[in-house]
Formats: sequence, C-alpha cells, structure tokens
Amino acid sequence: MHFAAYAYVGESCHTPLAYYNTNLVGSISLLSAIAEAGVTRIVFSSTCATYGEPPADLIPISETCEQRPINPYGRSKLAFEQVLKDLAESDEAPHGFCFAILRYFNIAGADPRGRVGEDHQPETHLIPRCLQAALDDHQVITIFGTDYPTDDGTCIRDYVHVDDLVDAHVKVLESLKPGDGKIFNIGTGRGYSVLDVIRACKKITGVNFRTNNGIRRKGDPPVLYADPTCIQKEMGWRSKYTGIETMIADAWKWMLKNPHGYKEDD
Ligand SMILES: O=c1ccn([C@@H]2O[C@H](COP(=O)(O)OP(=O)(O)O[C@H]3O[C@H](CO)[C@@H](O)[C@H](O)[C@H]3O)[C@@H](O)[C@H]2O)c(=O)[nH]1
Repeated sequence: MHFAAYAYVGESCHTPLAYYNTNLVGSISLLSAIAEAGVTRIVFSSTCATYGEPPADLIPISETCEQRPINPYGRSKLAFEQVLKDLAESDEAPHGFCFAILRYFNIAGADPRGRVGEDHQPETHLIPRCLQAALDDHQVITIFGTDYPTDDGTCIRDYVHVDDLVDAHVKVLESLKPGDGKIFNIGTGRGYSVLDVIRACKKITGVNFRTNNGIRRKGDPPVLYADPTCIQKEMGWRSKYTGIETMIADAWKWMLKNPHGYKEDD
C-alpha cells in the first residue's frame, strides 16, 4: 500500500517541483523497487483532486468523470495513476502484476479507540485546524472564500472517516487478483460546506472559537463529493460513519489526549 506523498493542495501551487518529485518520481522509484523485491500487488492512494472542477451535472463524482486536475497536487497524483495503467499494459510489468487506485475524498476523524490521530506539521486541514482553535483562543479560523457558487458560499467536501478508509483498503487489497486494475472513489456521497464543518466543530467542542472571512485559497474547487456506488457494489464497502459529528468527535477525543500531536518517540 503506497500512502507516502506531499498532499497539500495550496502548497502544491507554490512548490510544484517538490510535488512532482515526491509524488511522481518517488512513486516510480518505489514501483521499480517493489518489482525487484517480487511484490506484484499495489494499492495507491490517489485523490478526488484528480477530478479538478467537475461541472455540476457530473456531481456526485463517479470514477468515469473526466479527470482535469486544477492544481499540481492533483496533476502529480493523476500522472502516477497513468504510470500504473501503462505499466500494467506493458511487458515490463512483473508477472501477476495488479493494482488498485483509491481516490480519497477528504479523510477525517481518528481511530475511534483513540490510539491514532491526525498530526500534520504544519496543520492546514479544516477539521484539525478548527479543533486547534477550540483548544487555543489565540487561533482564528480563516474561511477561504465565501463567494463560491454553493448555498452558503463556502466550499463543499465529502468527509470520510479514517476507520472507513482502513476498511476499504483491507477489502480492496484482499480482493486483488493478477491482472486486476481497479479504481474506486472513497467517499460517503454526502457533502458538507466549510460553514457546516465549523458549526459541527463548535457543537462537539462546546467552544465558540473565532472565525473570519478570507479570500479563496488557490487550487480549491468549489464542490467535491463522491458517488461511491462502484466500491459499494463491487467490494461491499459502505461508509459506517456518514455523519460529520462522529468524525469530529473522534478527532477531538484524540486531540484532547494529544494536544501537541505525537511525541518524538511515538
Ligand atoms: O483553515 C482553513 C482550512 C481549510 N479551509 C477550507 O476547507 C475545505 C477543506 O480543506 P482541507 O481540509 O485543507 O482539505 P482539502 O484542501 O480539500 O484537501 C484534502 O482533500 C483533498 C481532496 O479534496 C485531498 O486530496 C488532500 O490530500 C487533502 O489535503 C477547503 O474548501 C478549504 O478551502 C478553510 O476554509 N480554512
């Protein structure tokens, strides 16, 4: 399972070479190394950012939606999707080669039993940023854009509990057979706006943290949510956590226990 990547949409617009180097060149090196090591099955973490800004009539987004990413992050992930497909079709592919591409929507939450949580340096993701603001009243959440063509003017995303993501990986990996090339969206099929998320974070934490309205963040599409029918039908996978509040509650539980993230030796 290949998870390693740079994954900040905004940052990718400022440092594209680092993104292509890690997400594309690094992934190709990994592919060569695993072939030498005799590994033939690969599950690749891709992203809904490969879809770009689909027109309204193609939302919810299915796997057949045209992929036209609008930021270097999405383009670097899409390029490696193509590498996998090309390799699979070629004589260079190791005997029995098979792959799965999982296009994640917005992964959120934490292990419900509190053992593992989210800790990015720096933290840019909406939910952990809101929870940090609930812990520290010096922090203010900037809403990146209130003029999007959505009901409340803020971006809509499909938040998926990390526990559901784990479950999808296990199901897909166990199902892969030589010659397979599977592609699945990993989403709940439900979209929440930035304001919905902020409201839910305030409710779960009980803290009325501060927010302000800012300008749009470069590279952010207005609306992204999945049509998860394909993985539901083929793999019997279905998100167990469809409500944003449970994801936030699990993330909050972890953050209260680990306000400074992982320790050096964790
Ligand atoms: O302080 C903040 C942080 C985020 N947002 C907005 O909240 C939404 C969600 O942002 P974020 O949590 O940063 O996630 P995304 O940028 O949507 O990116 C995530 O989701 C992508 C798929 O959409 C994945 O591919 C990426 O790896 C992952 O970082 C976006 O509309 C942001 O503009 C704010 O308004 N203020």
